[in-house]
Amino acid sequence: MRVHVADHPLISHKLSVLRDARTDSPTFRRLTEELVTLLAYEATREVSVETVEVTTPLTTTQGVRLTSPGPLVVPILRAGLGMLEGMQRLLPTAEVGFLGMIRNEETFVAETYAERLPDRLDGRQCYVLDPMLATGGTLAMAIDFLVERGAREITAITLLSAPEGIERLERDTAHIDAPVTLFSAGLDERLDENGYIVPGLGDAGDRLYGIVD
Ligand SMILES: O=P(O)(O)OC[C@H]1O[C@H](OP(=O)(O)OP(=O)(O)O)[C@H](O)[C@@H]1O
Ligand SMILES: O=c1cc[nH]c(=O)[nH]1
Ligand SMILES: [Mg+2]
Repeated sequence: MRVHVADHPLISHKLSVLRDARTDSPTFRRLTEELVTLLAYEATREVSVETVEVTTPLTTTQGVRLTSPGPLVVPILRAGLGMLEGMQRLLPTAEVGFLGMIRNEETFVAETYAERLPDRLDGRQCYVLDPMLATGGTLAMAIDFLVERGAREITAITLLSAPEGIERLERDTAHIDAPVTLFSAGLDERLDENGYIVPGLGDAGDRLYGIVD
């Protein structure tokens, strides 16, 4: 697995505001979108394109367009939904599939409660969105799901990643044929005893959408 951690002052600045416990939900949602758009620029560097002829007002020239079938964007509900708009800003024509997953807060085992994806993903590049890579259980399960359906290449985009989660993903994806790449806005120190990323930003889903239980 290739791992890229962003190194850009604007990303660090936005991430610092996101971490701040006083940042309210509307601001948190806006900053999440902005951060994803910045990350998506790098994360789509290898998006598949093909050559096309373009007629300008002066002449014809060679341009490129996204190949078909195009990339599939997969936000992991709930918190990943907050990243969708920022991704669509750069990839407006991409199809979107959904995975609803929740981590059991005692065992840290992820459970899938909703799935709306194409049956087959052969040849598709997939961009998985989830702001938090903590133990890695959720993303590992999501990646497995996409690989089983034939995804050709998987790029995960996160805001914060813990070293424990990266290690887990590296282990769990080692046997996979499809290349897996992780882009994260920040790499944090560790997980605490509750499986939360430290220093982190708290529960991303709650900060985006409020506390439901
Ligand atoms: O790496 P892991 O240890 O699996 O933890 C990370 C997962 O936990 C959070 O989701 P949560 O289960 O809180 O669901 P939510 O998005 O509905 O809040 C987060 O958005 C990730 O999906
Ligand atoms: O720090 C964490 C860990 C898991 N899920 C979150 O939303 N935050
Ligand atoms: Mg949550």
